[in-house]
Amino acid sequence: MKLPPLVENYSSESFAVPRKPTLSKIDTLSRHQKSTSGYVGTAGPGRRIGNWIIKRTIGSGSMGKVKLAIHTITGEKAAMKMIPITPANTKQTVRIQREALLGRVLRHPNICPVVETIKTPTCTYILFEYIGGGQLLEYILANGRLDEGIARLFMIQLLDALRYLHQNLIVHRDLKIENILLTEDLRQVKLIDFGLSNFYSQTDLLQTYCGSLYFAAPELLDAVPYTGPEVDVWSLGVVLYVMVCGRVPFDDVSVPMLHSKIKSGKIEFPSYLSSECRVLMSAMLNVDPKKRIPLEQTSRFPWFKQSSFCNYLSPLMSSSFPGISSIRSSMLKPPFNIKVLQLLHDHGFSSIPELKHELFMAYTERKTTPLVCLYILGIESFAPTLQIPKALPPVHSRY
Ligand SMILES: Nc1ncnc2c1ncn2[C@@H]1O[C@H](COP(=O)(O)OP(=O)(O)OP(=O)(O)O)[C@@H](O)[C@H]1O
Repeated sequence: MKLPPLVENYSSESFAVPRKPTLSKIDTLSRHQKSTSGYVGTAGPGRRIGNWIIKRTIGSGSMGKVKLAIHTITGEKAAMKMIPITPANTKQTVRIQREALLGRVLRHPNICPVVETIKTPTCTYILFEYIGGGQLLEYILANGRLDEGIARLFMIQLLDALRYLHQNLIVHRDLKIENILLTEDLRQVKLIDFGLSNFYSQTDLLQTYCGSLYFAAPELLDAVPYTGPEVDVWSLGVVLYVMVCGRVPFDDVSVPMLHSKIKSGKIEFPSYLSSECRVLMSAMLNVDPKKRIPLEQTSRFPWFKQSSFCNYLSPLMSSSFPGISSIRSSMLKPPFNIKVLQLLHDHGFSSIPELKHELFMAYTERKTTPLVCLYILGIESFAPTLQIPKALPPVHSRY
């Protein structure tokens, strides 16, 4: 596959002319991943679902195939996931509901939103905004590793997306290079696949291991309970390594050997990497989760200071973190918004009276719980003048 260069008008940190595709260890990325669970809907090309016409397959994952869909009236493109309703498969049901709800309420320029969810008696269809530039993985496979300047700008975008999630008590937990898509102009990255996301708290630790082994933090391999954000930091460290090296930092054909390499945390840095980049990756890929750099401190690293875009990171990172700001928490007051309560209920949450009760308790006790965050995100997403955070500068901008 031949993709155009990532940037045209790129100044001081000039992007190298795209290299020829290189065979690297990144080709082995799918080796240890879960096999497809075989759901795939049978909706063939040309079939109509609601106002959408189904076209070709554009991707696939453990949840099945993803199809391109075109809106019959607006001509808008969407990426459609089709999930048959099987009463027995509750894990999958939770995953779909979570992905549909988060895609519906999260509003961030580097997070792919859900545009519509359609339910039929047999199938749930989730339509995501179509991201036209393909997987970042494919880009790297076709063009080789990224120049550090480009990787830095993508990192700024990804850090900001994670900051937004973590502030809302959400951890992605499946952050990997395949879950990062490029926009059609190849200037922005967007995070997809929130099916494994979860809510975290400092007191109730998470236990489930999920996601891709290559990107999994070492503590997950020992089934050590974890808070949440720190596992996303590790995965983002692996993503950074893949971006600037064109291969994964830990690899082996044998799963036990791969485990021990990840747990050792020994990273081989190619000589072409800047020392600033190595320092950042070492901090993000610290095997001890307590010593691993917290997300909000990453912007202090000299590697980011090499770009004037780091100014975008500092204020974002210094805002009350984790947890929601007092302005946003003031949105939690009775009477509660019925549309948002209905949305939560439709996505697997308890009954509306129970939701009201839980929110009222949080309101009187001034507690920030995952439900409070979702409720506030829901209010923001219904707001007539939706406050979508300003997009960070696209990578072609001069700086
Ligand atoms: N919004 C989108 N725009 C364009 N392509 C998309 C979009 N969402 C998904 N795809 C394509 O479909 C592929 C699979 O999507 P996704 O990772 O969300 O599926 P999944 O079944 O949840 O996968 P996983 O195995 O990672 O859990 C992506 O890698 C991408 O190529």
